[in-house]
Amino acid sequence: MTQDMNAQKKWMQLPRDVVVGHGVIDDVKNVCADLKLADNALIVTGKSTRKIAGDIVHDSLTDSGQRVEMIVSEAASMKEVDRVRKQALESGVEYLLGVGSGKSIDVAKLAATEIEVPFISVPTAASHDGIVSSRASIKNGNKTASIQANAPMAVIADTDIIAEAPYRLLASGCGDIISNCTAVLDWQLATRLQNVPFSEYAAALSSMTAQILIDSADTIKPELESSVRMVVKALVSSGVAMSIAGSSRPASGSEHMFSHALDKVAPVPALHGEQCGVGTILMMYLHGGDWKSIRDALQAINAPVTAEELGIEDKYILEALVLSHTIRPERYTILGTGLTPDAAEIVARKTKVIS
Ligand SMILES: NC(=O)C1=CN([C@@H]2O[C@H](COP(=O)(O)OP(=O)(O)OC[C@H]3O[C@@H](n4cnc5c(N)ncnc54)[C@H](O)[C@@H]3O)[C@@H](O)[C@H]2O)C=CC1
Ligand SMILES: O=C(CO)COP(=O)(O)O
Ligand SMILES: [Zn+2]
Repeated sequence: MTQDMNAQKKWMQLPRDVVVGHGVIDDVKNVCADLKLADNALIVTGKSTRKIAGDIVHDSLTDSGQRVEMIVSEAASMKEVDRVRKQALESGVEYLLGVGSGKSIDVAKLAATEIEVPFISVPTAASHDGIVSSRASIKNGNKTASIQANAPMAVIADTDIIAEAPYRLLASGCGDIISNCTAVLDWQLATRLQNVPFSEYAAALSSMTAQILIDSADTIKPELESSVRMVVKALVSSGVAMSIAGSSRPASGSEHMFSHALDKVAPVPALHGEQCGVGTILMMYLHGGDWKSIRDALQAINAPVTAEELGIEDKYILEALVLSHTIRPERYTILGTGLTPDAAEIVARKTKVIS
């Protein structure tokens, strides 16, 4: 094989079963049967999501004759991944399920990858695109890393359960999808300036997904399963774009760096997708793009567009803006070598994020 042929090699991991719809949580045993996962499951869930879905999955698999353990995990940290991995190894677990929000799913996904067992994603909220991606965002000390992981073998998204979740979580998922707009612009910029690997297919899928959601923003409403279905499908597309790219580049750029910076500096950060949505307004302004249409779409969805709506004081927004470029220095974005404090204040005021 020539060196050139090796350079062309690409290994994309995508889920095999994606089941979306009303009451599909009851299909968990059918999905396991389809994947030949017959016994020894470990469910990773959260404190409140255990009652919402963890117990249902547990009982359903137990009724079908499987041995099932459950572990409650709230933080997406390396310590939690190690704890889950230890329990899984001690119990000879054959597969893991992440049942809950983003943090439970990421912890289960990475632990399953490390011990080389299959993983099933059962989101209880459509709050982020990690429900399907081959990445895990995990905190290690003071740093959050986006780590390559195995894609879920299956995703089971029950629109009934997700529609009952607080609307804020769905609006947050919309922010995570809309953020693809600036993520792709950053990726294109980095490709032009630094020749970073670029995938036309991943970028096109990611941008199109965000645009469809922006065009349908006024149809996203609370407690509507049709809204949930639309957002879940968009999250799946966005996750697939990351899998095609083999990195989070199509769905994470400068706006995500701003969100990660806010997680560091804000005493009480907002939700991931909410922060990414506001970050998209700011970064679109820096790109010289149509930041007002991003703001309009987020407002139509009733997602936060200001510091006040995020529940974060102006000074932390400015601090995060100045810090953003240091979050992932290897990922070139519109932030370049960083904003000066006065430039940060200008962008935040002009976009009405602070007043
Ligand atoms: N792996 C990846 O590719 C990606 C990972 N992420 C990561 O995901 C995390 C963000 O996930 P989120 O879900 O936004 O936040 P989260 O995991 O902090 O959950 C937010 C809250 O939602 C609650 N919740 C979930 N479902 C509920 C329901 N049905 N009813 C009532 N409450 C419910 C949880 O109990 C929790 O308190 C971050 O750590 C982020 O970095 C985000 C995007 C992509
Ligand atoms: O949040 C993500 C995509 O929406 C994943 O991105 P990160 O690479 O920033 O963790
Ligand atoms: Zn995200």
